[in-house]
Amino acid sequence: MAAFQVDLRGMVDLLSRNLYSGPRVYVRELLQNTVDAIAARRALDPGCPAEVTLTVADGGLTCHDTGVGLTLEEAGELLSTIGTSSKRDELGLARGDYLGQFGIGMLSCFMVSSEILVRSRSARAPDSPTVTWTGSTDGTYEVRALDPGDPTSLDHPGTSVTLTGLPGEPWLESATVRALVDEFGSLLPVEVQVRSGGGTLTRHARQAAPWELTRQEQEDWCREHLGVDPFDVIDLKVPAAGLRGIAVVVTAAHPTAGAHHTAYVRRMLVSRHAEGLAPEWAYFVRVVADASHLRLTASREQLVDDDLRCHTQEAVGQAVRAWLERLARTDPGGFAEFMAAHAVGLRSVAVSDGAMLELVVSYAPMETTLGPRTLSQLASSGQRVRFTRTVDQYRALADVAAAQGIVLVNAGYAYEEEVVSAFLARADLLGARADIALVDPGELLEAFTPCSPAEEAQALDVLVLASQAIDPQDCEVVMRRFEPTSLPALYLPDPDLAGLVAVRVSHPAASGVWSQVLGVADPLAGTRVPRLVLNRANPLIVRLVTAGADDAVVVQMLRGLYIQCLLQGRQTLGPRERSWAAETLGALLDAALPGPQP
Ligand SMILES: Nc1ncnc2c1ncn2[C@@H]1O[C@H](COP(=O)(O)OP(=O)(O)OP(=O)(O)O)[C@@H](O)[C@H]1O
Repeated sequence: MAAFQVDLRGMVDLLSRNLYSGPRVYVRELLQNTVDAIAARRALDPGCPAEVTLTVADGGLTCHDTGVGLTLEEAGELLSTIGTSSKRDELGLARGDYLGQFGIGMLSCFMVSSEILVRSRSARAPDSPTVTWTGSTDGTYEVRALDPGDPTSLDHPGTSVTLTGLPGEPWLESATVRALVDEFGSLLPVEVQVRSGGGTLTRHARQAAPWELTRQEQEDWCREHLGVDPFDVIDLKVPAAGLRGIAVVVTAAHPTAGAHHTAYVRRMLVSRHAEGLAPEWAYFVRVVADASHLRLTASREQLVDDDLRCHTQEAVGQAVRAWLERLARTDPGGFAEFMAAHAVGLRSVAVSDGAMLELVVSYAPMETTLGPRTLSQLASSGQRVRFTRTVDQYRALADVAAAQGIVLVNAGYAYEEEVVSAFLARADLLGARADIALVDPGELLEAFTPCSPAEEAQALDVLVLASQAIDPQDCEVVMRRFEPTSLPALYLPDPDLAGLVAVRVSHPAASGVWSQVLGVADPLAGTRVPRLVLNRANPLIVRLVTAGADDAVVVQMLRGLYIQCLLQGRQTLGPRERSWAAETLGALLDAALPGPQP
């Protein structure tokens, strides 16, 4: 039977273009093999040296470790066979104490070097000679044992991997190598040195992880490494995933910004853009954690999306949720500050995420006529609660609704109406006492005190004139008594304020078009006519109905009140309303000027 042939050049291209994010990962793969080799040697000899030295010289790089080393047979088998790893158990499963598992990592070195030279001496067989393995991108390799007296033999167990860079290969320059060692290996538990020309030696790794620092140090770490000023830092522990870490709460974050979690596995950096470590709703935290039991994809740059990762995500979500609840309970000022930064984002998530909805309705206050209140508070109060769809509608109705004993809620800001609707759909959160609905002008009108028959009779002429002054199809003028008495008139549009703007501006043009042309019902037909409610308890209206003014003055005044109400409610004025506005202003100015008209 014939065996597969592997085109190594093609494999390397595949790795560099499709698997790894770039050639830089070769340093991670080298470091990872050194750490694994030292771990394997420690199992034999717990007191063995744990040192890694990277030497940059003559355009190349040698990475030496004091790890377990390789025998001639092992070098032949493990280095020459793509996909073979010493780090899997008899069943072929990844062993928990090693970083590697796929048997392809070494190939990444071919992204920066046309040749890899490995010199190794095994700690398992101390008397065995140094072996060399040379592999080339043309797919050839050579393994041999050095003579005992060979000057390039290693004196002690360990492995040296030498990469010969092409002239000017930037990935093998000393500054780059140092930066990459810091990037991937700063937390590694072994001594890592980088030497370069002129004898410069720098020490790397063995840094304390952010979760091992004091709170003040953590904040400094976040500024230096994440470039953020943390709002708070949450400690994370998920034993099942072997996870230790922190969730950094940031104020400048957006739900759609994507994951910015930093993941380490066995203290080696996996990714600064790891996905799935926190639930989507917790978009305002950046997790920085080491999770030794989480599985990595072959690129070792992402976490495998398995049950353990899901469990980890849930546990992180619980920790963030507990933090948010604690903040709301124990630090109202801090919570208000957090909400000010994230109100829109949290609401946008709450619309489709039940867990976030619970938090938002329990802790995020809305603007109401009672002052800031959460939806949960409003629902459990048993009071009559009505919400508006726009800020303008809230402003127009707030005083009047409050005076009638109705709690008005402003749901006019981004995602507020959607959150209220989602809340109303959750019977479990709502409770039995809740009386929350969209504000209904008809209901408000019913709450007003009707005028006495005598007052009705007195106002009859004015109301008849009103139906001539303002087209009853656009607005019906009625009279009631209501608080506050300082308000002469109130415009009560359909709850869908925007819909009514469309009606008034476009109704003449649109009338009948839908049914005639499209054969469908007029979508505007179902909208209720808005009402202008004159307040009989207001002194100006009392004068209007009792003073017996000229019809022209009454018409002018009614149109003036109508325009004023429309403007207060930020309604768009149609051409007719605009000309009334100009007439009213002109009449006022005219009346104010002394002397007869020319
Ligand atoms: N520095 C080293 N010391 C000892 N053995 C090594 C060293 N580097 C590589 N090896 C051996 O070569 C094998 C292949 O290494 P390679 O980096 O290609 O894959 P891996 O580390 O096993 O898995 P992965 O692809 O997940 O990194 C390793 O399993 C190990 O047995």
